[in-house]
Amino acid sequence: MGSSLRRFSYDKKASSLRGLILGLVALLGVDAIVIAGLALIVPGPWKMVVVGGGLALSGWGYLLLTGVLRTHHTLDEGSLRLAYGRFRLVVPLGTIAGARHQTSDAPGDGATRVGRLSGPTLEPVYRPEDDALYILPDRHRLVAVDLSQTLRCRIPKQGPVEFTRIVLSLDEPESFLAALEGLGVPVEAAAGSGGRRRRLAGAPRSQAPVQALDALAGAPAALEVHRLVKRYGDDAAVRGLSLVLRSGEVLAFLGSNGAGKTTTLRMIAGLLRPTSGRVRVLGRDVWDRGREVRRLLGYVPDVPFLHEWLTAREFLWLVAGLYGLPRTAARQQAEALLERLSMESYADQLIRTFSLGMKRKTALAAALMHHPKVLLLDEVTNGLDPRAAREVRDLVAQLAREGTAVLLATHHLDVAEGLAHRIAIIDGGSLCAMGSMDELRQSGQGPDTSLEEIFLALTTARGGAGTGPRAEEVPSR
Ligand SMILES: Nc1ncnc2c1ncn2[C@@H]1O[C@H](COP(=O)(O)OP(=O)(O)OP(=O)(O)O)[C@@H](O)[C@H]1O
Repeated sequence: MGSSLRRFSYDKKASSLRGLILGLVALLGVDAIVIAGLALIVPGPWKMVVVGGGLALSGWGYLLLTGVLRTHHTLDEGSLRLAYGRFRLVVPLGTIAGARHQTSDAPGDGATRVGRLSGPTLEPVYRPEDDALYILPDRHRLVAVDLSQTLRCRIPKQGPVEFTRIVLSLDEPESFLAALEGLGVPVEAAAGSGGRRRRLAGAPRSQAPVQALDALAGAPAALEVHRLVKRYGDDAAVRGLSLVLRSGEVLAFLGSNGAGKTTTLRMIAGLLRPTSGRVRVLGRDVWDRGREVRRLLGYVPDVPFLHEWLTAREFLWLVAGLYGLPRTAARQQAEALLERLSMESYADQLIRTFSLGMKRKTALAAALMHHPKVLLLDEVTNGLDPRAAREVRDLVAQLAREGTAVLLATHHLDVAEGLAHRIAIIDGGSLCAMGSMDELRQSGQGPDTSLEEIFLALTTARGGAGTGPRAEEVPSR
């Protein structure tokens, strides 16, 4: 067992022991009658076979019954492995959008309400009403795990099922949630708080800062870009660009017009094949495992691609359908985003009547419908009025605090400085600087230098006098 492996159990023997003994007595009683009956009617030499077979059957039944009562789940850096009796399910960590604690099954507890399930279940149960798989040896000490994509498995009685939430009962839900959080999964500690929708809709609207950079040191690498190159004929739009972005980190991506920002973002999003180099999202190669990666990525292009003859609300539903989100969850997320981005007043208007700012907000909402773990934003605040720009900045900061990695291409230096943990400056397709504001200042002209001065010095230097530091001279993580 690796050191990073954590095991979580459900071990409530007291309540199940009675059922176990009663079940065993009933089983043995039926067995005894059947074996005795068969022994009377079968000829002599077969009697031993019948008795032996009957006993073996009893033993098997007993093991089955006790097996059902065993439940243990293990968590490591890559997956959550669920075991409930003979049932097994591996949930890749990358598919977990968030988790929350629930101490009761009282009606009104929203997404994790289990009041209509008739008591503990001896095998996993799928409930279509809330699109959840329940693994409940008990109805207390519950944890709800929200998934960013639909998972499938086969369960006894119900056969193949698809779900986007798993509800577990555990001996120590607190330590399970703490372990998940330690692996970068957003965790909502409050009991019965109604899930992501309420979290998004009711979030504070002040511009709270993102998490400190130091606090992200142990976070998993959400995005790894390695020596990315894009050539068009003899010209290279991107020349060997490498960077790593951690979960919860915001990296501002700056560069002059034509520097290669959009080309880089399109390659990361899997929309443009690189000439060479690799991109990995939460450990998955963008080209080898494109389907999985698309469910983890949200991309807002510089020119939003929208269906002009749909309303904003309809467009969000359409996008949810493309990601295979369950209807109820999709509608809840659409409403939460429409509210969070103050779009309610025009949510039912045709997109073709929208201003550029309204279109950008619609594109952002669409990119967030499937709870991406990595968000690529290309000029997302362009064309937004100050209030809308503030809303978008606050939302990005909130998503980062919840563990989303954000790569933000922008020309707005104030947005970069106010929001990002680190800033990457690209010029002529090459990274010429990357680091926190302090690191960029240290490598440049002094502690009082503005980002604008740093940007102008670096980008001018590449085309002219050559006084700016090269990438390898600038501190980067
Ligand atoms: N399809 C293409 N064919 C040839 N050259 C291209 C193509 N697409 C982009 N380029 C070139 O690649 C370079 C980088 O373009 P890109 O759009 O990535 O820049 P950018 O940094 O996003 O610019 P801006 O800030 O103006 O949006 C530019 O020189 C552009 O002309």
